Amino acid sequence: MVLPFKHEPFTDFNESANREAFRQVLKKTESQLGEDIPLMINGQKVYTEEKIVSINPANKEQVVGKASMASTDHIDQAMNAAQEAFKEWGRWSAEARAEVLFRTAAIVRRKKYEFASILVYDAGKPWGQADADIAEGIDFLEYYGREMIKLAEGKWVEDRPNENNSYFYQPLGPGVAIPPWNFAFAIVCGTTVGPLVAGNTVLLKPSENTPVIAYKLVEALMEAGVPDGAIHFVPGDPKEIGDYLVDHSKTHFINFTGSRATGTRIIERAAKIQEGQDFLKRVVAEMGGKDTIIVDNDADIDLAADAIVQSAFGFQGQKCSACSRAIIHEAVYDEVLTKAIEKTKQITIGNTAEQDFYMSAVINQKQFDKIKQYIDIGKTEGELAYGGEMDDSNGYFVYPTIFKDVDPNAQIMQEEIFGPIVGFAKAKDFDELLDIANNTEYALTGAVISNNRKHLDRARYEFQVGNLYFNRGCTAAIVGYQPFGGFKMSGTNGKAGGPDYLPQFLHAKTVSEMF
Ligand SMILES: NC(=O)c1ccc[n+]([C@@H]2O[C@H](COP(=O)([O-])OP(=O)(O)OC[C@H]3O[C@@H](n4cnc5c(N)ncnc54)[C@H](O)[C@@H]3O)[C@@H](O)[C@H]2O)c1
Ligand SMILES: N[C@@H](CCC=O)C(=O)O
Repeated sequence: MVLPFKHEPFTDFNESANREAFRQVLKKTESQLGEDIPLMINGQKVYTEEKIVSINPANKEQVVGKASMASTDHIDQAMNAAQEAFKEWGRWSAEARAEVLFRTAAIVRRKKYEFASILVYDAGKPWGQADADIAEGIDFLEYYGREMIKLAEGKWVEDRPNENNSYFYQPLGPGVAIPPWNFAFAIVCGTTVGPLVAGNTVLLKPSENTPVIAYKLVEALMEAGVPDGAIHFVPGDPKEIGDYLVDHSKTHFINFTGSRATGTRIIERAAKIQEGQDFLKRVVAEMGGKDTIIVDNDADIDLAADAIVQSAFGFQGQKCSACSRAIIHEAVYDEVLTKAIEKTKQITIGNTAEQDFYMSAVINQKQFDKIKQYIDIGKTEGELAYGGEMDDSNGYFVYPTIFKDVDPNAQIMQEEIFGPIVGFAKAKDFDELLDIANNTEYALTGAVISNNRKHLDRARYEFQVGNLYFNRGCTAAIVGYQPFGGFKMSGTNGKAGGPDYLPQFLHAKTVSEMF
């Protein structure tokens, strides 16, 4: 019997026993760094000459792993095998496929610290964030397994005398999962196992920043019983194989999460029918955010400051959900800003492989340079209220940074920075708070800190975001509780971890039989 879904608990690192245990695992992982990661094509490990070298962003000298790089020939081999394997995997019962996911969840759960420790090295995650990332991956496995079992029953349609009607779902075919690096386990897992449990076969192309942990997922899936041809692992240079994967005439779906620039490119390319293609490609594209917390005049000031600081600086602000705009009622603006600066001063920053700092480094040199440019721009668009320091001598460290009195239309208030920077702006009343919150091209997450029921009710409908939170921060959605995904330029509203996710990778079919 399948028990009801329950979200995977987080580890409490305030407990000294947990801290000590994790420290030991970090040491063990360190002694194993530098591993050669193969491609996985039709159950075969393939090692190539060309490698992606993954480093610890908090210690540039430390090589975490070397991943073989797939060529377009490898993609063809994987795609052919995926098409062949689809004939069988697509006919497995939903229960049998779900079982494989539940077994994978059990394997990952047993190795939770090991997997989380890889995220500390591979992605520069602080301990709690690494643990939550693995927990979310486990949640996707458990949740999508259960959702597929429910969907396999089909949906109720009416019969008439002498006519029996049924409505049910069938998988699409082989397709591609293209996740980002920032939830290097959770989103890799969700974008892969959603379509997989629906009966599709999947080529997983992980981010070039974090291939090591993605390979661990593939190993766990195969150990749990995913057949050889149903899952393929094809890391590589996106400039070389990205378009090729998307354009491929056998690619039935592209399950993408990442930046707006890449997502819109994929949507455009996938619309073109290739020679030999007799179907339309499905694209799920979850993209960036410019997420706002608004604070009302009657708000709990401490709660507001906490929500802003945690949402802006957790995992170095490298979440699509991160708060990068704090729009505050003028009556409480100075108080909220002062409290937020006080709280930011408490933030610790350093290499989380050494100890559990609140923040570590940002992912790479390119991102470090981009954030630097935005800090320079911010200095011309507002007043630097706190932070602004950066140091890339050993790792890519950007200190938490607050700009105040910024025009809501300024560049740093409109463009996704993806780093630990938040801009504060003032509004005269709730109408203006909402207007400013909605004045970006994105619509991903947002939060309202208010004790005014009428204002909360207005925001429920008028604040244009896919994930809206009241009296808390705007990050940390939980699978099954807060289905995640936005609209406008934030994406196709795929709602990961929710009941509408799996049907995006299924055809709905009606069969009508006369007696
Ligand atoms: N909405 C969400 O649920 C969500 C969640 C996490 C991250 N994000 C967004 O992701 C972005 C950060 O991630 P990133 O830097 O990895 O994004 P990115 O767009 O640079 O890369 C995402 C993935 O696309 C691949 N890619 C790059 N070019 C490609 C091409 N031409 N064809 C096919 N694939 C290609 C990359 O290799 C990577 O695997 C941010 O914008 C963030 O907001 C969104
Ligand atoms: N689902 C995550 C964000 C994923 C994007 O980076 C959250 O809710 O914070």
